Order: sequence, then C-alpha cells, then structure tokens
Amino acid sequence: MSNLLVKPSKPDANGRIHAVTPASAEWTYVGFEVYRLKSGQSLKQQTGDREACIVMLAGKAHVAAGGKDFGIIGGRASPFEPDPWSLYAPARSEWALKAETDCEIGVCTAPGEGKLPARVIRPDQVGQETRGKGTNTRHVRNILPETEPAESLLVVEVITPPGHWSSYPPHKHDRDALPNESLLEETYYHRLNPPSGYALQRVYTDDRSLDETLAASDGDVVLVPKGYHPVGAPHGYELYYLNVMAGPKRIWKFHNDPAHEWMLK
Ligand SMILES: O=C(O)C[C@@H](O)[C@H](O)C(=O)CO
Repeated sequence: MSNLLVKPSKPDANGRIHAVTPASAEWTYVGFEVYRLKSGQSLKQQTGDREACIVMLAGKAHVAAGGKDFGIIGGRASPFEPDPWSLYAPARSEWALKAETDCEIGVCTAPGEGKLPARVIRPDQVGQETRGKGTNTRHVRNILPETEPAESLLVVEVITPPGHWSSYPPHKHDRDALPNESLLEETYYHRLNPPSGYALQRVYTDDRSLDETLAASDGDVVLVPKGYHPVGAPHGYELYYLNVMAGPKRIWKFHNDPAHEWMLK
C-alpha cells in the first residue's frame, strides 16, 4: 500500500485512531491526530514546541487551554453538518478536554513558539465559501486561514458533493518561491457519507517521479508532501475532508497544473 495513504488504527486507551507526526510522515511541519472519545472521557496534552488547533469534528466537549476554562464547545453530530467549533492552543501551553457526548476530534499541529493567546474559534468566526462551477462546486469552511492569527498552522474543511471534484483543477504548493508559490505540507482527513464510499485522490508531480492514485475510505488520511492533489467524490457519496497545512511561511499560494488551468477561463 502507498506510504501516502494512512489507515485508522483501533482506538488506543485515549481513543486515538490517527497519529501523523513529522517523523512518521517523513516531513518537517504538519502533525495530525484523530481521537474518538466516549462521553465522559478526558484528554490532556502539552503542546511543547508546536501550536495546536483542536477541531470538534463531532460532539460536544468542555475545553481549557493556556490556563483558561472556555466552557463547552461543539454540537454538530457529524462533520457533514455545518458550524465547526475549534480550540487554538499556543505552543508551550497545555490544553485539556472532557467529552460531554461521544466526540470525534481532530488535533492539527505545526511549529510555534507560543506567541499567541489560547482561544476558541466559534462557527461565526469561520469564513464559508463555495468554490467552482458545475461538478467542481464544493463548500469550504476556513477554520484557521492565513488572515486569522496562528504562527504556522492553516486549517480548512471542505464538503465535496457526490459526483463532484475538489482541490481541482489540480494545484500544488511545494516550492518556497513567493510571490508565485508557497511550500506547504498537507494532510487530508477523509470522511464519507454514507461511510461505505471512497474518494479518489491523485498525488503527482510535474515530472511524474511521484504519481499515485489512492482510494481513500471513510477515516483515512492522505499525506501530500508535494505535488498536485485533486480529489473526486464518486456518485452517491458526499465527501468531507479536513486539511492541515504548514510550511516555512504561513501563506497559501498555490500553482495550478498548466495542463488543466484552461477550465478556469
Ligand atoms: O478548493 C478546494 O477544493 C480545497 C482545496 O483548496 C484544499 O483545501 C487544498 O488543496 C489546499 O491546498
């Protein structure tokens, strides 16, 4: 199986089903974990030299970070529902969470020094946009875009309707060459509705030294260390994904594959 496709494991004692680290992904910046917690279960982490954005994929939890109690956040029953709640925890701090209901939680991390205060990111602070035309239409929720404070993390979730494509036409961001392109590693956490479906994701470079087409099932993570990374949702299956991006500069500047850029005109 491809090294770019990461299957969920059985939940460990803390409910963790994914633990992507810079070491496991063989890259430098992005870390990503998923926890499935039972109501009443608790979680606590020191952030160390990384900042964290804890996304409530589903369920409600009582949260605290940076010595501050933020009360109960969350509420949606699944990530296919709108209105994500998240918690930002700076580097060199501690965050804690107690599940008020069964929860699914994404922990997105990237390097930081601890320059910013902890905060809750409420649904009304999340910019929503619909991108594309026809079967390229998809719905984007900008949880932590470059216009909002963080040191290196970028976090976004996307709903791709059945039969549609997203991250399309194919684009890449793998060269530290601003103002034309930025270098950002990226993870995709895929969920399918209904869960028996799969998404198809291709990851490829111009010279095709990397060219893989992956079938991502519900709960899989796809790693995008470099290259173009379009995604298709087959007929009958709605696709949700959570993207985490980070690199040397906190700017999302992508480059479209010239072979397919014509469709934007
Ligand atoms: O517009 C989309 O379809 C989402 C993508 O931009 C996705 O967030 C991504 O690939 C970021 O590089």
